[in-house]
Amino acid sequence: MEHKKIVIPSLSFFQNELKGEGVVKSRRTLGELAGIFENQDAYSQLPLDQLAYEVYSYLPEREGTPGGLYFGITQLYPGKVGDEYFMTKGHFHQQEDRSEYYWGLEGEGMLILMDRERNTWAERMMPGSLHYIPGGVAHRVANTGNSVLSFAACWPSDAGHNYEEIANKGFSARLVEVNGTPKLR
Ligand SMILES: O=P(O)(O)OC[C@H]1O[C@](O)(CO)[C@@H](O)[C@@H]1O
Ligand SMILES: [Fe+2]
Repeated sequence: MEHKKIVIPSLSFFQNELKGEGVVKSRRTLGELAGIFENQDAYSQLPLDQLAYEVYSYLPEREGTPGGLYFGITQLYPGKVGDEYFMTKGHFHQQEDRSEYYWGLEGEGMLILMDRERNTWAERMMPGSLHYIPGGVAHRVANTGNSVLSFAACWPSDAGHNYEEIANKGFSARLVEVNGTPKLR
């Protein structure tokens, strides 16, 4: 039986209708994710130009505008580096107290969160799951499925992204596949 591809209207609407009107598309290849995966041998076997994820961001305000909101849709592709799932870089916000919403649109994933005391936990992402990310909590998404994981994000236009701390110290736990199941260790 032919499986009809269900495309979430908000996703196709966003991609097709809003393209060009303040929508910025950014791409992250595996090459831009150097150092975030544990298994460097496995990482070095992968093509650096392979697309890991792309983000469609709707940015109606100038970066840093207090009180404004940004909206983004990320499409994170399935894949593994050793036993670790493809994942986003992860970040804290520059303005520590700025919170954010993520919600699942398509596919299966895990939202990995870490507070300032470096306690790390994870929430399952699926179509319709809603995730509140309080200020001061770093966030990263991993695709635990075999198809694209799409999720939307809404965050303050003055939140900023602090990638450095995660690039230097990572999260205190990694999401890996153990006997076919995602495990935080
Ligand atoms: O910015 P990262 O850590 O690469 O992850 C991408 C996701 O995070 C955001 O940049 C904002 O939190 C989203 O726009 C995007 O979906
Ligand atoms: Fe964020």
